[in-house]
Amino acid sequence: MNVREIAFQSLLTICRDEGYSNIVVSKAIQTHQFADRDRRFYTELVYGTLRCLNYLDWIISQISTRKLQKLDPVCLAIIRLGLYQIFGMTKVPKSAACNEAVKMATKFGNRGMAKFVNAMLRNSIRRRSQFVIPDKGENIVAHLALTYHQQEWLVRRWIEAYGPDDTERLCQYFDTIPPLCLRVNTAQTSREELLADLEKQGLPARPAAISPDGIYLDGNPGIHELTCLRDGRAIIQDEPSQLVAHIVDPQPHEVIFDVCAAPGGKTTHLATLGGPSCVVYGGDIHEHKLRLIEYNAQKLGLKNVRTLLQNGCTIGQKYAGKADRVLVDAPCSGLGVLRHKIDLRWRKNPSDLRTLPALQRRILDSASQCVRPGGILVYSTCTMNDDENSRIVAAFLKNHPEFHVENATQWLPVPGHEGPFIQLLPQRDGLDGFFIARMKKEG
Ligand SMILES: C[S@@+](CC[C@H](N)C(=O)[O-])C[C@H]1O[C@@H](n2cnc3c(N)ncnc32)[C@H](O)[C@@H]1O
Repeated sequence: MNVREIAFQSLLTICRDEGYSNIVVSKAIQTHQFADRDRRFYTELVYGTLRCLNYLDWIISQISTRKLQKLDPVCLAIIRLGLYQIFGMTKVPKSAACNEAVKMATKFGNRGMAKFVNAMLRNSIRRRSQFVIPDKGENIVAHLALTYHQQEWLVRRWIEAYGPDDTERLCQYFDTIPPLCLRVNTAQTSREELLADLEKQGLPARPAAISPDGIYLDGNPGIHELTCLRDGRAIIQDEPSQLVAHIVDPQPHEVIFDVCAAPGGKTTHLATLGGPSCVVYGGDIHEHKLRLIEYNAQKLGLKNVRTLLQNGCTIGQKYAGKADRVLVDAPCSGLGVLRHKIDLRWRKNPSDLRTLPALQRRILDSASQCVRPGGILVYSTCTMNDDENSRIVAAFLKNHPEFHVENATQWLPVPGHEGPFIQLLPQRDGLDGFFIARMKKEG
């Protein structure tokens, strides 16, 4: 199979079979052992097409007499991939994009499909001047959604919350490719040493501004080439996620519960910061995900991580008062991290936002029972949705006068934030949307 065909197969798996893009892409890269140039072309084809999906579908809706939902998923994936090369990439000749798409339709579909794909793509090139996105005055929601590739219901929500200008900044942020961020495994090396090593390898890198353990790698290096990930000197973790363990602030000899822990990004960070005498229990409701926590702990050489198959909604009954510190990194709408996992942005729907707060409240309530008197409870999410953040904490505090809020920024200063909560907003802070609250139980 050539690179385009592999990209097509990946898109089909993601769009038709609901595969996770990061897993599908990573598997394909490992299986096919691409040369550097091919790897870049492959990832650009898959991620680029996924990122622009609504714009590509909007073009399809203008030139096709058939409804998008009625198109064969194979045919749809080939057309989307072809359109992305025509409208989203400057270096691919349009004729090559059409010819290769037609070949794929013949190979993976049939002659009728090949004829349809050919007509669609050549039509799109001929009629390209007609594809004019509505301007802001005409329809700001459609304008922002099509320009920056977001679902309209989300754009509408953001306009209500932040106004049109901040919404445009937010959409712009989510439409950029995130730089790769590493967390240094400080049990094995220091940030300075790792930066020097990366420089020696000719990989441009810079320290993160807020996280003391973060390193940004510019220039999109292949993660399979990074020796520091293979030998456990670092792990991939975005900067806002790295702030959480510092705010939990685990200490030697303590018992820490991380209630919603998989795949263990924060569990392993807590175990590193607490040192070998501190024990961190990483709990999750899904057994298969516990293996990911174990894998990451082993990769980083951590011997103080234990896993716990446990529903966070009932954990308090079993482990009341057992932990010095408890982290609830709750399942959330993930609206703050839409720049990553681009496929997820098309899968979000308003009902997620309605059902999640009840679950978050139940988990926080039960997990809080695990905190010993005088212990610490930290609640975090990767969203900017107040219903999942400050309102959850406010409701919790109302029902639990034995807890009071502490100013999270005392444990890690975040420029422009006075606390007590940390609420990162992409349009203001230039980082993914994230929420962290720290609370203390009466002694
Ligand atoms: C935001 S993710 C956690 C990310 C993790 N803390 C990290 O840093 O790698 C939320 C996790 O909560 C788990 N989860 C969902 N519902 C749960 C429940 N009722 N009890 C425990 N874990 C749950 C999910 O399986 C998922 O792994």
